This record gives sequence, structure tokens and C-alpha cells, in this order.
Amino acid sequence: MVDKYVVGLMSGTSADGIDSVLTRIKDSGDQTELEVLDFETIPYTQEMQKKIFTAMDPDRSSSPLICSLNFELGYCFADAVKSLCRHAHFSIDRVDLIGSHGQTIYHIPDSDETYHASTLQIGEPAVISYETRTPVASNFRVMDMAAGGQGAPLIPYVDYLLFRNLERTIALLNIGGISNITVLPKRGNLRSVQAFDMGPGNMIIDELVRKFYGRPYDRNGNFAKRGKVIKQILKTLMNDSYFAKKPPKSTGRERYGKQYAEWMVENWHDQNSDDLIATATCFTAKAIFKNYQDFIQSKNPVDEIWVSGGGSHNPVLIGWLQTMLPDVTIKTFESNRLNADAKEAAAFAVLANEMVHQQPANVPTATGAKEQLILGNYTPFTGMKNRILIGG
Ligand SMILES: Nc1ncnc2c1ncn2[C@@H]1O[C@H](COP(=O)(O)OP(=O)(O)OP(=O)(O)O)[C@@H](O)[C@H]1O
Ligand SMILES: CC(=O)N[C@H]1[C@@H]2OC[C@@H](O2)[C@@H](O)[C@@H]1O[C@H](C)C(=O)O
Repeated sequence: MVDKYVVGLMSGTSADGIDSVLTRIKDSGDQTELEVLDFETIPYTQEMQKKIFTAMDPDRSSSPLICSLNFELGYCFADAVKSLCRHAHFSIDRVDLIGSHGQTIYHIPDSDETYHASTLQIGEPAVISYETRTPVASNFRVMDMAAGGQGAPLIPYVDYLLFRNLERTIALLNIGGISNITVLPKRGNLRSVQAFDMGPGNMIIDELVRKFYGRPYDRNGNFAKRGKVIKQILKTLMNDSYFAKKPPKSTGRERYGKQYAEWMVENWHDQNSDDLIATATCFTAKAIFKNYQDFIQSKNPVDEIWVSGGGSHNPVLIGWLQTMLPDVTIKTFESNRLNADAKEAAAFAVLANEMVHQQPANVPTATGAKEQLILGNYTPFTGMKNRILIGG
């Protein structure tokens, strides 16, 4: 089986920048072997981040903005690939395939009286493909959703491929904008994997810090450290219907973004800023704890939780989580195959590789889809250097 050089691209719900990773992948499915050759994060300019947040906000968004941003982000993603290849001293001509998650603009996990269940990730693959002269796999969530799933989370399949069959039950917890978990029961098969979004990650903390201090996030939990948790507020926040909802479930900025933080500030305007940040940080930890207690503990008591995502750098958040789960070892995700920050981007390289091998890659127990499906749309470069991987 010939190795493929695959670039994975990810921009998460925090919209802080583009993670790109250059990988070498051998084989596919259960036989997948992944090697990470280089990794880079390119932060969005302030202007770009502002546009993304505006596009996500139903009160301020517009169709021309989303239309234009789809192309603008396509160029940003293509630039990220070019920059990564320069950084790795690797000719872009040698890249066989790009797997791009895109930027989530809106995610409606369940239909309601107004809107159909749907999800939108943008960053035009034709632009990425044209600019890099390389085929692109993208739009991984929609086929799962077409089959009645939530289109999220998708990383659990890759977690299973790369980290299964350990002698202990391991949970991979990613604390990004949203927190999500993958539980890999010891010696379990794909059907035994439990995975879902647990609720807010850093999203509410980020919004409060932006509002109070004009900074993007609470670096090393410094503001939370100065504040104290207001028990009454925490109790109110924990009374959230998302936590009672049984998995499969997924959530996003629509629920725990700017409006949520604004509601907190309005409701408790007489409270000290650092106390509110501390309370939001404790809320994030407690939401993870509650979901664990209600949906995981009795089924698959975990031995270890490996934490990745930006929240792993917040010692206050991790400290609280450890206090709530004294019997579980909580440690930063570590693997000789990939570092924590590269994990999500690398997962989209693996998903792209699965796509061109026509391997189903969703985990129906995690997304709620009716069946296993091949994920992703394929955009070949259709110019002179036409390299179509599918079917030959
Ligand atoms: N040193 C740090 N101290 C505290 N928080 C940090 C630190 N570094 C990063 N973070 C937090 O991590 C966030 C970014 O995390 P990450 O890049 O994992 O999110 P994401 O990939 O956008 O989210 P998601 O996985 O939900 O899509 C920042 O917005 C910030 O809140
Ligand atoms: C719709 C969407 O973009 N969901 C993201 C988001 O960020 C974290 C969590 O919510 C997860 O469900 C998902 O991302 C990861 C990459 C996933 O699909 O596994």
C-alpha cells in the first residue's frame, strides 16, 4: 500500500486560527498508520475573526457576507497549506490530498418548528484545490446529517482508529470552544465507543474575558484564579436542559456563545468580573463532570482522561475537574504519534484518507445516524495537473 501525503485543515468553534498538519498516511480503516511530519497554527487576523463572528451571529449576519466569506476562507485555508509546506520544506506538488473541515458558521443539531436540522461549514474547496493544485475532501458532516445524524462529533472515529485496544478505558476529552469526549472502552469495538459534546468549553470564558478585558481568552486561568465561584449563579447555570439531554447530542456557539455571555452579564451585572469568569470556568468543569456522571460512569468507568484542546492549558479549569473526579487520572493528551494541538487537524487528514479509500467514517452511536457512511465531498483539481484519486 503506497503512502499518501495528506494535509489536514481545521478551524474550530473558537475561530482563533487555522491549524494545519502535514501527515504521511499508510493504508486505511483499521490498518491506518499515521505519521505527523509538521504542524502549524496560523491565527486569523482580527478583521477576519470579526467577520467570522459576524457571519455566525443571526442578528448581524447577511447572505452577501456568508457568500464572500466562503471564498475568503478558501484563500485563507490555501495559504495555510502553502505556509505549512514552506515551513516543512516540503514541495506542495508532493501533497496528494487535503482534508478540510472548514469553518462552522451555524449548526442546528435538531429540527424545530422554524428550522430543519442542518449544519454549515464554509471555506470553498474549489478555491483551496485551485490554489494548491491538489484534490480536496471537505464537508464531512452533511452525509451523516442526511442520514438522521447530528453530523458531529466526527473525531471519535479517528480516536478509535488510533487509540483503541488499550488495556484501560481511556476517555479523550477535547476542551475547545465546546467540550467533547470520546470514551474508548478497553478492548471495545467501534459500536462500543461513546462520544458526544458535553457543553461549553472555553467559549463562555472567552466571551466574558473579551467583554471585560478586551483580551481573547483567560491566559492560564489568571482572571479565574483571582475570582471566586458564586455558588448561586453556578446552581442556576447547571440547571441547563442540555445536560439532561441524553446522547447523541452536539452543540455549539449558537447555544453557548456571545448571547449566553451577554445574558450572564446582564443578569448578574452587580457581580465582580473575575468572579463571573471564575464561575464560568467552574461551570465548564462541572458540565463535563455532570455529563460524565450521568451518561458514562456506570457504563464505562474510565481509568484516565486525556485532555486536548486549548482548555488543557487552563490550570484552573483542569484543577477543578480533577477535584470533581478524584478517582480518575486526568492528564494532558500525549502520544508519540501526534501532539495535542495537532490532533483535530490530523483527524481531518485521516478522514480525507478514509474518503478516498471509500471507507465509512462516522460513528452512528455518537452522531445518531441511521447507518455507517462514507463522509466528505470530493473536489479534484480539474486543471492540467489533474490528479483524481477516486476510482484509480
Ligand atoms: N494558555 C491558555 N490558557 C487558557 N486558555 C487557553 C490557553 N490557550 C488556549 N486557551 C483556550 O483555548 C481556546 C482555543 O481552543 P481550541 O483551539 O482547542 O478551540 P477550537 O478548536 O476552536 O474549538 P472546538 O474544538 O470546540 O472546535 C482559546 O480560545 C482559549 O480559550
Ligand atoms: C458542528 C461543529 O463544528 N461541531 C464541532 C464543535 O467543536 C467541538 C464540538 O463542537 C464537535 O461536535 C465538533 O467538532 C469536532 C472536530 C468533531 O466533529 O469531532
